[in-house]
Amino acid sequence: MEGKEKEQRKHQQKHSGPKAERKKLKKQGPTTEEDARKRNPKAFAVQSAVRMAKTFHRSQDIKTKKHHIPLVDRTPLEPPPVVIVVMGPPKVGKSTLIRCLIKNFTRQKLGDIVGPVTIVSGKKRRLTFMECNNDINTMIDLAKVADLVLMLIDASFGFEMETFEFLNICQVHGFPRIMGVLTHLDSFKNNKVLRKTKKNLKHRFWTEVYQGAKLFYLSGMVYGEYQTQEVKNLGRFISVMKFRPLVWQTSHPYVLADR
Ligand SMILES: Nc1nc2c(ncn2[C@@H]2O[C@H](COP(=O)(O)OP(=O)(O)OP(=O)(O)O)[C@@H](O)[C@H]2O)c(=O)[nH]1
Repeated sequence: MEGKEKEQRKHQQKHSGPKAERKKLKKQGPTTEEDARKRNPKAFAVQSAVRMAKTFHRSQDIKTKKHHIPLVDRTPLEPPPVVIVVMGPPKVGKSTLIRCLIKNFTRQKLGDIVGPVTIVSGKKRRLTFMECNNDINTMIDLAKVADLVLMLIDASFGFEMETFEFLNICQVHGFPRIMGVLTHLDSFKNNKVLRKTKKNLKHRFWTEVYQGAKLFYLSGMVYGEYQTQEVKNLGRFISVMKFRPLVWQTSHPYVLADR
């Protein structure tokens, strides 16, 4: 036994099995990114912190926007018509727009518009169109009763004093929904100028009303009427639009007398 050391068993390298396979792969060289992704997906979930933050903020914004404080809806089963006030400076096309919208809903042509016109736009909705001229008393009265204001803007001229006046009045009385409609877009011959004007007016409108306020474009007339498709789109938008009960209106009872 002396002098004789016990011979150690030599290390046997594995040739098969998962460990051997892993080693073989290691010897082959560095693994591709694809493998790493599969192995540890969480480590690769965020590629850009900035983009991640942006996505997060956006989804939060959308969520908050959807979140409404519940309001008691006291409208009766058969709701009164939605009052739509068409407002704008003289000769901007108010009567023409009302006429086109009436024709779109009823297939009837109306000559002169004298006073408010009520039409049926759906199973449960009636619409009353009212024209608002540039008298300050009319503006104040209509701002209080309006559910929706169609604010007509002559694109070839831009915003006028009356528009701002009316916006200010709306912000004090009533707070109706406000939608812009650009007319006289056919007076632009140059496409580039047209696009630029549209963009400028849109941004000005957004700063005055709110960011992202709806703005419609009526790009010209055919036989003294606005283009059917554009009027149809506008009409459709109005007839499916949801109206939240306006706090100001529910807390200030009013009677709207039709002439
Ligand atoms: N070229 C062009 N003409 C338009 C457009 N919109 C309206 N007009 C014309 O402008 C004129 C005035 O239109 P109205 O609808 O009477 O305007 P209004 O705002 O009701 O006018 P007042 O009631 O007098 O304030 C009409 O002759 C229309 O043909 C438009 O987009 N392009």
